[in-house]
Amino acid sequence: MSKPQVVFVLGGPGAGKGTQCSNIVSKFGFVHLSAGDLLRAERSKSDSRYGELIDTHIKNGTIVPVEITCKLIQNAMEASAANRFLIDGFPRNRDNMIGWNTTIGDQVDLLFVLFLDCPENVCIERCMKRGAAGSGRADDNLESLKKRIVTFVNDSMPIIEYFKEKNLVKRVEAGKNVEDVWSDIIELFKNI
Ligand SMILES: Nc1ncnc2c1ncn2[C@@H]1O[C@H](COP(=O)(O)OP(=O)(O)OP(=O)(O)O)[C@@H](O)[C@H]1O
Ligand SMILES: Nc1ccn([C@@H]2O[C@H](COP(=O)(O)O)[C@@H](O)[C@H]2O)c(=O)n1
Repeated sequence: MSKPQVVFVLGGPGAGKGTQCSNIVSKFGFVHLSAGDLLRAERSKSDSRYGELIDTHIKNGTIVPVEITCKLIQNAMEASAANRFLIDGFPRNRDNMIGWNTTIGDQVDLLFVLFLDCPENVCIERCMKRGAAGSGRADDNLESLKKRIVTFVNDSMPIIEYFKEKNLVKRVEAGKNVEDVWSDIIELFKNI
């Protein structure tokens, strides 16, 4: 049996990762695993050992230790019968990258990294709008967003640069409207 295929989906907060992953799932039959969603679900479990730790990281826009996040991703992959995964919001920093490489990295085929490149002001505007519309997310507020942007620039961009050097990054201009971003993404997925 061939190795599961993986596309990492990266970009700033509100860049449109979740929105476009839904489109990719519908048209190209990948399974979408959002690291943020998996962490939020773990935080909500009454018996989770990590609830408080995850909550603090999410509010501060900092990154949860990889042992937790990687295990959640691995469990979700094993629970799925699928062979193609979009892993959204991971790897987010060096710790995520090392944890992935030393656990499941060798067991999958990384196809490429989809980078949704979105201006900071647009990211903030979208998340604030999402919060005002009732997202219920503890981090859709200006204070958390400023911290999330700092984490993205300082910790996540170096990971994108690392993949760029390996020629694995497919960049999409994500500040455009949903339909135009989607048209660009179709071009990247249609031949795989
Ligand atoms: N191209 C776009 N133009 C305008 N609004 C968008 C666009 N893409 C997504 N949105 C909206 O912006 C908000 C953030 O989108 P989404 O949740 O897909 O981003 P994300 O990158 O997954 O965010 P996060 O990292 O915070 O989870 C949502 O309310 C979504 O409807
Ligand atoms: N690899 C990751 C991904 C996310 N987090 C934490 O979750 C927050 C929300 O993530 P979204 O992708 O849904 O925006 C993020 O700010 C982190 O606190 C993480 O720790 N590790």
